[in-house]
Amino acid sequence: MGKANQGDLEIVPSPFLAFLKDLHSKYKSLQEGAVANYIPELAKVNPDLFSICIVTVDGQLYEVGDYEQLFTIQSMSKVFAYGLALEDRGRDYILTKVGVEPTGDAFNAIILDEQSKRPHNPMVNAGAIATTSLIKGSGATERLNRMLDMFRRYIGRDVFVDISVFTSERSTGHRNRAMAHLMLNFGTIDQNIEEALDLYFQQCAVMVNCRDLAVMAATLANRGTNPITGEQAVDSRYIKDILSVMYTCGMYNFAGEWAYKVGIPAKSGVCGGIFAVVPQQMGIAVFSPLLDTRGNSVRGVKVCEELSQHLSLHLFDCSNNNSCLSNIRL
Ligand SMILES: NC(=O)CC[C@H](N)C(=O)O
Repeated sequence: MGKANQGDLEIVPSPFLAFLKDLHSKYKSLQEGAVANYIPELAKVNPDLFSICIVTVDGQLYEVGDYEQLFTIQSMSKVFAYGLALEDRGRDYILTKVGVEPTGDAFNAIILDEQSKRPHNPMVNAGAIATTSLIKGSGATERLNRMLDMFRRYIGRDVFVDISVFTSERSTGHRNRAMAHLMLNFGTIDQNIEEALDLYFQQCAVMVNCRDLAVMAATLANRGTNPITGEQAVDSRYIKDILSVMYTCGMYNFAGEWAYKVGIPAKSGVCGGIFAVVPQQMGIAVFSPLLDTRGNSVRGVKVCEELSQHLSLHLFDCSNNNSCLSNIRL
């Protein structure tokens, strides 16, 4: 596929788009949950916003709702920062600093694996702060620019940080600061924790829309190559690492139930976004800011559950010969 912009994406009219529209109107009336308010700026979001987007690895786009509405990426950034840290430092080194075990605890729990002196995984806040501290660059500006360029490759356009969300989180993110101090005490991260925290808060405040998220998910599904621009966003050798931790840890203390019911790697953020990856097939994104008590979008979870059932996406579902493992011939 030649180089293209995201603007070249075309919505494909089809029975599947009609299905997505039905799904959207079915859950539009669901008003359960609450918007995140522990970051003051996030509390200002319109709770009614709702969009669903799907991008296939061959560049088809299906989208409904408020798919161009920008919001901060929040925890979903952790996936992409992990990929950059893996590229910068290599798998073995990263594993000495950040584990790959689910916690079963909230995303902002102040816990470390005391035996190995590492945060449990890169999808919870402690692990993400440690991961971000490992991104290379000769100073804060270069590290931020490398991060923004990485997001550009995944999305296919330049991205920017929402300064009001960034400063709102920097001035109130005392839990995250506490985690950083704990990791400094354990020697997991180096002295410069304020710089690591700033970069973490900045990555969380990168602005995306639902379509961007679906393109990013499709890039992971497409072995790290953006299916629209043809640009490689991340080395394909790290896709299995990224998708493994998404699968086991991406939905925090709901990760087990998600794996059981939906059965594909996914990541959520307190902005109300969820993106999911169907390897070699497509990226899925849902945005709806009303969250459940674990910090996952209520409508987002419901939509993904229905999509998984409708399209038989569960990776281990072999009931209709649709399993991703079905091509193996020995
Ligand atoms: N779950 C999330 O999206 C949390 C991200 C948020 N920036 C935080 O650090 O708390």
